[in-house]
Parts: sequence; C-alpha cells; structure tokens
Amino acid sequence: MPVPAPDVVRAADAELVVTDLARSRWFWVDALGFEAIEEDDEVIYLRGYEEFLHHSLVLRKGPEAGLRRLSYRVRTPEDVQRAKDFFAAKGLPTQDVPAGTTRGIGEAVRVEDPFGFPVEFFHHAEQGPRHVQRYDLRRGAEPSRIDHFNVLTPDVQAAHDFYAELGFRTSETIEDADQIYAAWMFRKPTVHDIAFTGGAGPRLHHIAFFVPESHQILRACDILGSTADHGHIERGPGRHGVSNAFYLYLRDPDGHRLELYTSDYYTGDPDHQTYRWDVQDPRRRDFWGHDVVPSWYREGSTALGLDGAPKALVHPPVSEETVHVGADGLGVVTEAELQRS
Ligand SMILES: O=C1C=CC(S(=O)(=O)O)=CC1(O)O
Ligand SMILES: [Fe+2]
Repeated sequence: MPVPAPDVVRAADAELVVTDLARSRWFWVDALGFEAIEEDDEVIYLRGYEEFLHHSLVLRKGPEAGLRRLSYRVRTPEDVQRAKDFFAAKGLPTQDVPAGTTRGIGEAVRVEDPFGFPVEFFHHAEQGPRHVQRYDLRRGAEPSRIDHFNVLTPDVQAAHDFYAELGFRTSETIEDADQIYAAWMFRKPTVHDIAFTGGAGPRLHHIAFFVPESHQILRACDILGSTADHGHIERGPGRHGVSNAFYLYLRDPDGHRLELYTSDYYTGDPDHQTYRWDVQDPRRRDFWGHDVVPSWYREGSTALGLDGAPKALVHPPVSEETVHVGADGLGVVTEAELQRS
C-alpha cells in the first residue's frame, strides 16, 4: 500500500551556514534590503516585505559555509507526519524537529531526500508583522518573498521522478533525445518551487526571491556598483528563456548564490502543459542568447547532512556544458576539463 505524499504548499524557508555573520548582514540586509526580523550574535532571521510568516531565510554562523536545510510548508499539521511516513517508508533518514528549534516555526520533520539534500516540512508558523504596505521600510532590491530553490544533482531524471511522486508538477525542462538536463517543478501555481540543475551534487545552486519589478533588479546592480561591490554580481541582469522571468544572480560573501527574480507566469490550471526546451536552443537559459558564465554551471553550496557533515559529491556522466555550444560561448568543454575546474 503506497504511503500518501504530504500536501506541500510551497518552498517557504531555508537555512544557510555563513562564516562571517557581520559581512553576511551587510550583503543581505544593508546592500539588498532584506528585513532582519530577529537576530543575535549567532543567527539572523530574514524575510521579504510581502511575507506574512516570521521569516523565510536563516543565516546561521558556522565554521564552514553550507546548506543546512530547504523547508517546505505543508497544508495541515497531519501532513508533517505524512512527510515523515513517506520518507521513512523509502528507508530515508528522518529527524523530528521540536517546535521552536527554528524561531517562529512549529514542529517539523527533517529528512534527507534520495539525492542527499536536507529537506524539512512544517505546518505551524508564527505570523510576522504585516509589512506589505510599509513602503517606508523598503530598501535595496525591495525583496518581496521567497520564490524557489534550485539544486545541483547528477541525475535530474531521478530527482524529477521522485519529486513527481511527492506531488510536484513540471512546468519546464531542458532536454534532448538522450536525457533531461534540467527540470522546473511546482506546488504553488507559478513556474517552480524547486529546480534541478544537472551537476555534481548534492549542492545548493541558489535560493530565489521574487522582487516587484525589473527595476528593483537594476537597482540592486546600481547599489553594488556604487560601493564597488560589483564582484557579487555573477550573471545577468537578463530575461530567462525558461520561466520567462527577469533575473539577476548574486553571490554572497560565502559564495551562496541568490537569484532576484520577477515576472514569471501562472501554472495553476489542472491541465497546465510542460514546456520542453531543446538543449541546443541558445535562448533557453537567457532569452536574448547571452552567455551563461561557467561559474553558474559549476559552483554551488555544500549540502550538510542531518548529522551536519558535508555531503560527498557525486558527478554526472554528462554535463549540459559539454553538450551545448553557442550562447554559452564555451564551445565544447570535455568532461575531464569540467572535473578539473
Ligand atoms: O529560476 C530559474 C529560471 C530559469 C533558469 S534558466 O537559466 O533560464 O534555465 C534558471 C533558474 O532556475 O534560476
Ligand atoms: Fe532560479
């Protein structure tokens, strides 16, 4: 008898380990304008202006940078137990997380998914102050809300199939006749809550926050340029092929990647169709055909297991970089060159 999947509402919270909390605070709060809703010498709780829960991102001080958890909100308290039963039935590690372990979050279950990612499911959450119309508080890129996670994993097909079992639907893919190189999957009615990027994993590729319009993205670039901190700009601004979103990728002081993202599209109808990009289409990742910088394909944040230890990397047999030429400007990169990078 299959164990029912929990009813996942959306990607809701994440926790990153950072090595210099003050420097991280400068990047996420002073430069980009995230709200620090609570903080002490060890941890900062951040949120966007449109958010109603206590926070959506935790920066926790630690000796080595890494991804501690990706968290999904589930629809009912019973779905927390369903999540535990679903992962336990597959022989995957699960950990009960008492209410208040994370400020503002009720009891949760933390699991390791089949690909080594630390994933948490919670229902109860404290409401934070309603700042959606506090324009007097908005600064920097005016981040609105957490939108999605993107992770690096060597077998995108397997990840896609597992999250489909968890009830996620597929909005877009990048593929060819031989394989799927990337997939975007959703629970909330937009393009994605989780995306799988082919590459050595388990590693976090990025966490994305929605901003109101493209001009907040341009303002983030101008702010970082003004203080000669332009080195934090990795890729963009530009228009995505996949998702149609206007985007910018930034790297924080520990190298954690943040995407500022706006104007994707609705996916909530029951017969929403998956859009499949050919890996040879130079517009798939940047609709204007701009190059994808190599670091965007190759670099990510270490995932920490439930025991807190860094997860060992598994490399994919073939990387998108070695398949696609043209817009990425890389020409054909051999797998051996990739492994050395
Ligand atoms: O959110 C996203 C939407 C599209 C893309 S891609 O670069 O267009 O593939 C990447 C992304 O996963 O960050
Ligand atoms: Fe993204």
